[in-house]
Amino acid sequence: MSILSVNAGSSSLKFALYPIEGAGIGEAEVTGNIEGLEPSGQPRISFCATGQNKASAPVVVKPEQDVFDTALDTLKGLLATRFTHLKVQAIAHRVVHGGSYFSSSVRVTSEVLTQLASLNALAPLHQPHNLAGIEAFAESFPDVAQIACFDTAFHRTLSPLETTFAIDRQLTEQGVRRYGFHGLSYQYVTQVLQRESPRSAGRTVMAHLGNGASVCATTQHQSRATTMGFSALDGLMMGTRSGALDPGVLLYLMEQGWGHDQIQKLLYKQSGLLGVSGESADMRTLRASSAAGSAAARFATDLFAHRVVREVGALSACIGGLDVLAFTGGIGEHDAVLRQQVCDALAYMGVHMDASRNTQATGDSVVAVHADNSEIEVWVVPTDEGRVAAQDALAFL
Ligand SMILES: Nc1ncnc2c1ncn2[C@@H]1O[C@H](COP(=O)(O)OP(=O)(O)O)[C@@H](O)[C@H]1O
Ligand SMILES: CC(=O)OP(=O)(O)O
Ligand SMILES: [Mg+2]
Repeated sequence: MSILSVNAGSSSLKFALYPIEGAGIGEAEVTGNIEGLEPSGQPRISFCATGQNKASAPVVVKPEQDVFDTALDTLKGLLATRFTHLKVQAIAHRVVHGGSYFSSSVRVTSEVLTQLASLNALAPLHQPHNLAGIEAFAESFPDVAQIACFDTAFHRTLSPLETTFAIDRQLTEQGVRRYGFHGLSYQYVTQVLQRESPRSAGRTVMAHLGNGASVCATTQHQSRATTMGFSALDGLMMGTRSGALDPGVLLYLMEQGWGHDQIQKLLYKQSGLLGVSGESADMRTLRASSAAGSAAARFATDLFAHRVVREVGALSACIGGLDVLAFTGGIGEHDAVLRQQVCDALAYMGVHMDASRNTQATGDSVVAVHADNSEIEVWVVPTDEGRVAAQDALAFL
């Protein structure tokens, strides 16, 4: 018997099958990723089953079809043809927004789906895909429990000083507040650090840098501050999202005649690395392009690093300093240049990277990359949101 986890991010659909072993879950028997689902991306599926070679192939999207729907169909097709021997007992779905409704995982019913759908507008790149995934799998596996596991849940320990926006309190009472995201990833990285680094119980800052990107500060392994807010737009610059932006810019655009849809598209799909470089949302493409001489690609990656430095400083201030810094997410795990840039800029705080340890960290395993004389520990932790979701789902069985 196994648990399937489904993680629809803004640029990818990740999945894994974990065997149930007694009261826990074992090593994943199948892991896979359909990536390149972001605007301008090139969809591609790769997956690997225990004892087999990794398989990879392009995913063809018909002009009239939505890229995420195609990814879901591809995943369902794969499960129905290749892994029928693995009996699925529960499906754990990453759902980015639990709003004020849920501060822990929940078994999905039609009432829960209605509540979650009311949050679609707060996370348009994620929530509709997350819910489409639940509906698709509920149809294919009608007798299997569907469990929603929330990005927002890890941040339930944020204090009102962190969650409250300085606006009319009536809006705050309506739920217009900071929720925070990437919680399954932060939960996983926290578990790893708890095991690997005794100092991580102190002042820890984790940077989840993927197509979506955020920073989270913890003490005693609990979330104390984070950069994403009411929606997954706030904070860092991302693949195609702006991150924090002076709200005056939005007023200006509205005065210029921009409508809601145009502004939404700008902020979610045409900004970030893609908007600033004018080339790509993918850090790998931008690294290659800047090596080939593109000043625009170089500037976009420099700006990305600068924004990380800015937020790590701000969040460290919120928890009274820094003991442990951790990088995760597609960029955080794989891009040694970005990590070096960020750590060089944080040298004033006592962060010192070991350049060779850093370049050897390629996202395959948990590695400490700080120099022996560094006051602050620096870790690279490959995240596993699917495992946290599957662990949660097990509790419902
Ligand atoms: N080897 C690499 N070097 C630099 N960046 C990488 C590398 N591999 C992946 N990335 C970056 O990671 C991003 C995807 O991160 P991920 O966390 O998987 O995204 P999602 O937000 O969809 O969950 C890609 O857009 C790419 O920019
Ligand atoms: C919340 C969010 O931005 O998630 P992802 O990075 O998976 O797109
Ligand atoms: Mg992700």
